[in-house]
Amino acid sequence: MQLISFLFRSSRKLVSIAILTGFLSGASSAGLIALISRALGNGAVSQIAWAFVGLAIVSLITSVISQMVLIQLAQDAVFKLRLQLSRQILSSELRHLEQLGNARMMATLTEDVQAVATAVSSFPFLCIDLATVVGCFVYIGSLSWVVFAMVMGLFFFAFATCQWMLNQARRRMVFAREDQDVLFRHFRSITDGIKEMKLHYPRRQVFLRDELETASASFRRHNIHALVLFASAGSWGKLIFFFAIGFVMFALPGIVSIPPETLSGYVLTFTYLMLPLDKMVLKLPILSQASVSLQKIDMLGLSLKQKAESTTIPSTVQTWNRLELKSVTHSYYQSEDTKFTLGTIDLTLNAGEIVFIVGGNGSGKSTFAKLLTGLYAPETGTILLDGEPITEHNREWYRQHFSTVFADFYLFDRLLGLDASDEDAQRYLQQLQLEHKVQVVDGRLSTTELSQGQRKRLALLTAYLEDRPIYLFDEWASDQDPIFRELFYTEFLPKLKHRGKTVWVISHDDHYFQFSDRVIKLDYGKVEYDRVTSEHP
Ligand SMILES: Nc1ncnc2c1ncn2[C@@H]1O[C@H](COP(=O)(O)OP(=O)(O)OP(=O)(O)O)[C@@H](O)[C@H]1O
Repeated sequence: MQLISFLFRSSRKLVSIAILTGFLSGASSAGLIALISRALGNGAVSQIAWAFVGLAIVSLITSVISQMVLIQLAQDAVFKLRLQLSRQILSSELRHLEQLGNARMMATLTEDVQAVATAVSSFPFLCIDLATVVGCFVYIGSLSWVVFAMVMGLFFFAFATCQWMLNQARRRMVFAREDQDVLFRHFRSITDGIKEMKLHYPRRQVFLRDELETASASFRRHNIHALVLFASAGSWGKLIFFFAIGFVMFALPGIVSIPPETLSGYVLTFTYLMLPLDKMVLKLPILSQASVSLQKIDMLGLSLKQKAESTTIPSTVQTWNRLELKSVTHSYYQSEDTKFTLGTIDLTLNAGEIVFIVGGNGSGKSTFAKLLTGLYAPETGTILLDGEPITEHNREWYRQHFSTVFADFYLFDRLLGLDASDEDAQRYLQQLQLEHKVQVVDGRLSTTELSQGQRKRLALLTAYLEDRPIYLFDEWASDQDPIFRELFYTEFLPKLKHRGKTVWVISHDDHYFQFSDRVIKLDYGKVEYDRVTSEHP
């Protein structure tokens, strides 16, 4: 049902057409069986032959139409789902995404979407099979309503008794899906922690045995249980079905008088029914997995929607003079022991300043940077840009004032969304002494496979090309050699200031503090001091 409503969301009209033609095709197939059975029973073969040809053509054409429409629809729906989820992730609050975790999002974007894609691509065949089954039942009903009532009774008995097993199987599928989130976390440990694993044999062994193997075994166990239950449900259903055939063939003629041609009609129809029923049973796990995945997708979508930010197209970025933080706080809630609160912070930052933000590890500098750049919304208090409070309605616009290189920056291999020519980029590459390593052609970087220090210089190139009023660097110089570090503090920063830019630098390099206009020191989330630098060059 969830799958149908998922497809309906894509296009009600097309789904209705596809289901209708699918049913027509299935009904025609059932009609063919009725004709064959009648042809076996009486002599008007030539008339029946024409009807047979007609029905075969209808069955074929409607089947092709149904499949074509549904394949297109299903792929459209999955395409939309992928884009919608990606958009929702990109427009959700950063803090919320951090709490959800990458593994959870990756599992949904890859595994869940794929499970839905697999199920929806089998949907056209399911419709045709279902229609064939219904058509066959109708034919049985046309032969004798007593037999029809009996078959339906058995059918509902089989369904009711299978329901328990199907519910149990579905529960196991839900558990298996939870295991998948854990597995994705472990896969991340493998890719991100490969060096640490390779260098430490005992760590690798413990990780493989206690973490990966345990999660994989749990995933395997739940999947086996689910699939065995599905198979048992299928076999139980088949057993009842065989019982129905046996009853009709051997017991029923003794109870009521049935002409031999009607009896052969039943047997033929029942035998024909086996194929679509078998195929439907085989699809049960796929459908169940898709419904679990759709639930996961909906849950993620809902949680992302609740924390969605307004993404109004940003108006042009203005020149600014004053940025005020009034009673701003931000807390991380993990547990009472590890709770960290930044603030309360009251500060005014001015345009054109070079401000160094300093403090020990864990003092809150990066958190402060995320608040300043609008990546985190203050928990309490307000940020005002030239007197205008930054709220959820203008935070997207506010963020467009910043070019940043965070400590955990990401390097795109294309100059995405930048209004800069290859020549501009090449000029900056020369300044950053990377022109022999990297070329920019059609806005694409020839490589990003560089040393960490060189990668940071490439991130700086992107920040330069963004050309925004405020620059924020989170420990940019920490990976640079002494010469480049010196260049950064003594040339790059003053040049930016000279171009009218504001520069905020998170730094531990205290012997370069003289190149700042102001130093703000944080300690345990509080501003310890906020000093205008006296020795300004
Ligand atoms: N994503 C997060 N979830 C929960 N707690 C966090 C998160 N990021 C940081 N913290 C907590 O907030 C505190 C401040 O972290 P923050 O990264 O702002 O410090 P920092 O001054 O930049 O440190 P460093 O100099 O080591 O980079 C830390 O004690 C940390 O435990």
